[in-house]
Amino acid sequence: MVYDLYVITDEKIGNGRSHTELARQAVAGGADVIQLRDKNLSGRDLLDTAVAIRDITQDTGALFIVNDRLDVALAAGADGVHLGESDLPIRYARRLAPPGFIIGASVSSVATAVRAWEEGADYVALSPTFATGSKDDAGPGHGLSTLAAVRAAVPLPLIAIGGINAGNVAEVIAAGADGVAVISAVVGEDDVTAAARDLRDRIATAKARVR
Ligand SMILES: Cc1ncc(COP(=O)(O)OP(=O)(O)O)c(N)n1
Ligand SMILES: Cc1ncsc1CCOP(=O)(O)O
Ligand SMILES: [Mg+2]
Repeated sequence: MVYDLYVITDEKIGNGRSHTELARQAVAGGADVIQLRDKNLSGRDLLDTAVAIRDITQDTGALFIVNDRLDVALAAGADGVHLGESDLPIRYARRLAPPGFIIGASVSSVATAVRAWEEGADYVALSPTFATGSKDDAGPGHGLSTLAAVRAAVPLPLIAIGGINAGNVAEVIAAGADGVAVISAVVGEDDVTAAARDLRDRIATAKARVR
């Protein structure tokens, strides 16, 4: 699986654009993964939106992940679900998920990353890597030293999330991230497609330099 550029849709940050418009524009710019994240939609509206995004990503080969809701992810035929440390535990989600279904986990330390790996996560996301204004309860950033320590401890794909943008993405890749997940650096930009393309190019350049 390729997780280089992982874009999270957010209608509060998306300047009036819908989840589906944001997903379509991000995929056009080369996003490898789209995550639908919405804390306000009803289950039914979240499902309708998820089905629409699944259709967009299916056409392009991008992965589609639903935040928080394993039931919605399964019902929509998404590729996976993202679960945080207060969400459904990974080991329980794994029991309900079909073979090949992706379960991503937020982690905050080496210890929580190792636990997520042992419980069956497919990727871990250091959350937040830097401070962010896009998630109210995110807390302070764990920084590049924790990112590098998680890299050394866990053999899963490692995503950095929180405060990542064109100016710092290269150092995040150099510290050991396999990919970056972003909201504002893509979804908050006037031209979502161009912002995604620019970040993806920077990730590719940074990877060529460090690997
Ligand atoms: C890729 C990715 N990483 C981390 C998160 C945060 O998940 P969580 O801690 O459960 O917080 P919420 O996003 O649910 O508010 C994420 N969504 N995606
Ligand atoms: C959903 C989430 N989880 C941890 S940080 C974050 C928000 C990331 O947004 P941004 O890329 O704008 O900092
Ligand atoms: Mg969550």
